[in-house]
Amino acid sequence: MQKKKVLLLATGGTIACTHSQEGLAPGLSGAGILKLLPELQEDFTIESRDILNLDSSNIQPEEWQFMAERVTEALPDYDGIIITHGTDTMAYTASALSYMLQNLSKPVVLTGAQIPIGQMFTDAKRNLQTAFAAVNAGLSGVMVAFDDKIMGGCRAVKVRTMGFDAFESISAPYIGKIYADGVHLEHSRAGEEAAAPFELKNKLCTDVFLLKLIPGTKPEIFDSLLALGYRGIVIEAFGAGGTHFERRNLLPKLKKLTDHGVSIAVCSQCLYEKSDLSLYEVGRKLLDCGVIPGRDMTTEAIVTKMMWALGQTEDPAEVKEIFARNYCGEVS
Ligand SMILES: NC(=O)C[C@H](N)C(=O)O
Repeated sequence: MQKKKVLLLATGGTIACTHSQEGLAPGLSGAGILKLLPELQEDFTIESRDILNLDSSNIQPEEWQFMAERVTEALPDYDGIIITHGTDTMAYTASALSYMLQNLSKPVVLTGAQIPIGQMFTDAKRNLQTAFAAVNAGLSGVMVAFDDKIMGGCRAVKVRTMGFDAFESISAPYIGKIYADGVHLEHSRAGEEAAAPFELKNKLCTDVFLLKLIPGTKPEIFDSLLALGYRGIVIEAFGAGGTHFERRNLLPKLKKLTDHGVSIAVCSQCLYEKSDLSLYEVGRKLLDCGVIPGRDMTTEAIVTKMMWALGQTEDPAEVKEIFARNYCGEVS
């Protein structure tokens, strides 16, 4: 069988880190990473490109757009693309790419490491092998490969700062897992044809704010957000999706913002399971203010969907329609 042709796009992160006087900083190129894993060359034809060299804390929407363009350029020439990336914001990048790369029929797999690839206890090699296994399995779409697991890009969340099982697939099964006898596909779209031709849609609006409610959040914060020109706000509300309206009533401010055309989406502070704004009075009153229910989307998926939706349209009604649609498994 012909070897699959894979492009590794290196963007930095711990996987590529070496010691510098300022602490760990990305130093290795894609070729340098691949040199430490020579056995991959037996099964794949691999090329690499160094497109960024950043700790992922410095990866922002402009870098997502840049990555989406580099992926789009390369797609016709490769069977799959692997992006090495820092873990800290990988879930945001994976979600953003999931919306920007519409109707992917090839795998785009993000991976990284908790320990640099050159160090003794590194998890980088295993994670890279998992990413290559995802390509080999004939999967398609944006995915995160980490700690022997393959997850949907818009479902992965970083849940640990030090553990090797740093990512979880939230409210969605793993796409696959690595066992001693190979990849077990648990919930895959392997072999499925994309519904429409591939399209790069990488326009984003960065005027999006994320607010995590605390008991006692002041209503006036929303005046400031309006004055600052935010067009989209994501609120991490309590439990199934509630906010306070006694003593410090947030509701009139929220209504004022939606009346001004600001799109507000509400998800839960709980990591697992869905929010349902229709369940409690404290949620229904939010719906009455015209907010968009975030259902079971992760914070990363909802923030990036807001940026992406506002990049596609200026009409808040159309933003609502975009949120009602499931593009890449981000919402059930
Ligand atoms: N493990 C890592 O990759 C963390 C690193 N600070 C990054 O996100 O770039």
